[in-house]
Amino acid sequence: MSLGIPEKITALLFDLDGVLTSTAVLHRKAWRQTFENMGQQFSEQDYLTYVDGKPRYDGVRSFLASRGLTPPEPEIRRIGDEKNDVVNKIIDEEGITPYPGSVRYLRAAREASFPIGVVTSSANATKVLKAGNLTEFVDALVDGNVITDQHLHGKPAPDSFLEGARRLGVAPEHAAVFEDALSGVKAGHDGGFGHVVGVDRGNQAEALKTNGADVVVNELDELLS
Ligand SMILES: O=P(O)(O)OC[C@H]1O[C@@H](O)[C@H](O)[C@@H](O)[C@@H]1O
Repeated sequence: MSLGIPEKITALLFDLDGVLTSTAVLHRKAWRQTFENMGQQFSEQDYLTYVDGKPRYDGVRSFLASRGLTPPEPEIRRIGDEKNDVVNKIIDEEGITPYPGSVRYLRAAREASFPIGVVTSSANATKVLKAGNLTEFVDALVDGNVITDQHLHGKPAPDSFLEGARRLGVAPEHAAVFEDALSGVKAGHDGGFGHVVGVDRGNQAEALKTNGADVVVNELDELLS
């Protein structure tokens, strides 16, 4: 079976929330609840533009800055931590649903012996992968905890994907990045990755391309043939 990627690609790096699992929607809900508690309107577009794909506190900073607000660091952290409690509650209530097309793609990648990395800004990745029964597919994980511990710059900086490629022992030009966030495709593009697949879960195919996606799909298994 063909994975629908260029021949030079020998390893795959997947974002988690919104690419493998439908958790981007849960994050968006939790962010909205948290910001609305502060009296700030928070639209789907706000999520996609300011928060999606970025590490937790970067998301808080970026959205509030868009409203002309620059609270001190402890307040940024308090807001981010409040949102983390909310998203964990939502995850526990609603459960984790992997996208069937993504599971099909991961199985095909496994059968074709491609090393697989998951590169996510979320510090909740281990829990989400486990609840989604996806742990068996992951050879290397770079998550929000690794980003913090190693002082990496979060997406849109390419650092977390570069660390994923390093952990799989592959040069970026031989790795493909799969991303649903604008910050994520930009990271893949700016990191010099060999192929960047944008996954459009909403209505942002054009924006994914402008920010660095080489191709855009709605479901990963569209690439299989
Ligand atoms: O707060 P967490 O779980 O560490 O996640 C940080 C970010 O992780 C990203 O994967 C999500 O796209 C964002 O919505 C989320 O805010």
